[in-house]
Amino acid sequence: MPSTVYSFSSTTELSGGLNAFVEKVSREAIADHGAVSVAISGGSLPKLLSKDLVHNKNVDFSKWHMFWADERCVGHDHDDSNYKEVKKTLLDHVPIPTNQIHSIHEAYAINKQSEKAAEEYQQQVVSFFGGNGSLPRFDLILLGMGPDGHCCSLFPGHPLLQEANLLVAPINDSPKPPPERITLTFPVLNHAKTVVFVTAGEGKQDMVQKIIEEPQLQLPCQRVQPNAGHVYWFVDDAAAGKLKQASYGTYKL
Ligand SMILES: O=C(O)[C@H](O)[C@@H](O)[C@H](O)[C@H](O)COP(=O)(O)O
Repeated sequence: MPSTVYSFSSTTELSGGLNAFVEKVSREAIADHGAVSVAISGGSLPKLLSKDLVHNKNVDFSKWHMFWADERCVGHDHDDSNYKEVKKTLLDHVPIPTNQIHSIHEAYAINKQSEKAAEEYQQQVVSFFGGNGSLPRFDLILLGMGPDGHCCSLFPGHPLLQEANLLVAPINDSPKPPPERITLTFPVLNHAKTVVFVTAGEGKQDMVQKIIEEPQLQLPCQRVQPNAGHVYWFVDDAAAGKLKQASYGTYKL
């Protein structure tokens, strides 16, 4: 199924639309199974997500379980840490219980033991979703898009694109620094209920056009095709600048 693209006149509008969308996903998940599992990436996404979400009193954050779609192998207070960015923008402002915040094992991360960190993080995912052999099904995975079409820490041409067994994989040669990271893999991304890409700015418009209109390129973002879920793109008009009008719509509540 093709993804749904929503474009907004500014990043302020984008944050507003994303806030309304996340509120809806959260409400539906809580009504369905009493909790919301969310995985989030780094980059510009946490700030765009949190701008309005931190003020949204209709979201029951006590039911949120927060995971990271990818993480860099650095300490929690390092400026490269995706945990730090999400903490600063979101977690410090909303009441998600600390035992529902599933961050990378800090000692492994500091020591750049990406294999151990990935293994331990996979264990955290399995303990939450249940280890009965079925794939975890996140209610919501929020991702950014790199200028080369990468998402999470899954980069074009990298062998990790073929990973079929691990749920969480280590990477030690990320072309985007820092090189040591852990990342959710495609089997997990493609088992999610809802995946939302969030990207903004003119610098992203060539890649957004390729990803939405040239699916044959098989770039990492294009390989996110949940088998029983849906992909949404939340972009600003600058990032959507090269898309054909027919490729996108406007989000309405
Ligand atoms: O930790 C990371 O580096 C990321 O999770 C990565 O996948 C990021 O989301 C994209 O590179 C987009 O980043 P920007 O939104 O900053 O361009």
